[in-house]
Amino acid sequence: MNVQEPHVGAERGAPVVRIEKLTRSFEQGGVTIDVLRGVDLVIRPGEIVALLGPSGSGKSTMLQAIGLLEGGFGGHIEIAGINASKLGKDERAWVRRDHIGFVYQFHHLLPDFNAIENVVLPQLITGKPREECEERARELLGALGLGQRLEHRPSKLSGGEQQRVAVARALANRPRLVLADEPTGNLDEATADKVFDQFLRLVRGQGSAALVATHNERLAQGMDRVVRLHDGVLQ
Ligand SMILES: Nc1ncnc2c1ncn2[C@@H]1O[C@H](COP(=O)(O)OP(=O)(O)OP(=O)(O)O)[C@@H](O)[C@H]1O
Repeated sequence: MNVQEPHVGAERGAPVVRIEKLTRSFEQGGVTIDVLRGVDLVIRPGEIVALLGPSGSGKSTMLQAIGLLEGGFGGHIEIAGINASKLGKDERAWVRRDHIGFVYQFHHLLPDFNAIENVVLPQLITGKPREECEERARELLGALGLGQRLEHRPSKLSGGEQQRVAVARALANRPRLVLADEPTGNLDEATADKVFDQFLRLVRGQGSAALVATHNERLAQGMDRVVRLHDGVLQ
């Protein structure tokens, strides 16, 4: 992929996410499971939405659709005003790179790179100069209390610190949308609360929208809106 390739034109002021009649079925052992049966959702710029639902209800599947990570979905998906339903693989990758940041339950940091390098790398692929990327990484890691851990590799960081680096990486390109799948699900309660507070503060501070899948009702109540996935639709 040409890293300088311009992204597919986004529309200012458009909803950050608009999905309509989103469907997804899986075939397993000759049985078809209709996981998403017509999900509608609009997320406005800067809005932080909690996605709740029982285990297996399709929260991760929904995030994969909105994150343009997988094919096989029915319905309409629009990200920042871009109709993503019909985009090819490369164009989907550009939309992701330019508009979406991801945080997962497990940090998925690159083990051979230190904290600052893990936050610099996703910025470099947008074509920004290295010094600018490093300054942004320092700013984010400092705000997350990791100013003294910049040179540490992931294996030398605690679970909470690793997850904070993952948060910094997701926010590094100031995405319009942050998708988080149980972002603190792997941490003890006190650490989870702290990391989640920092995550929310930074997301709000830079005006990104977010969709956060969680089982934690308490965390959900700290967000702007709660939607619940049940029987394949949002309630
Ligand atoms: N690639 C796949 N092939 C077959 N079935 C799948 C696949 N991915 C997901 N599923 C099924 O889709 C359903 C929804 O899974 P998903 O991981 O989206 O749920 P979830 O709400 O995120 O669950 P949890 O809260 O436990 O993480 C599950 O029944 C799962 O087995």
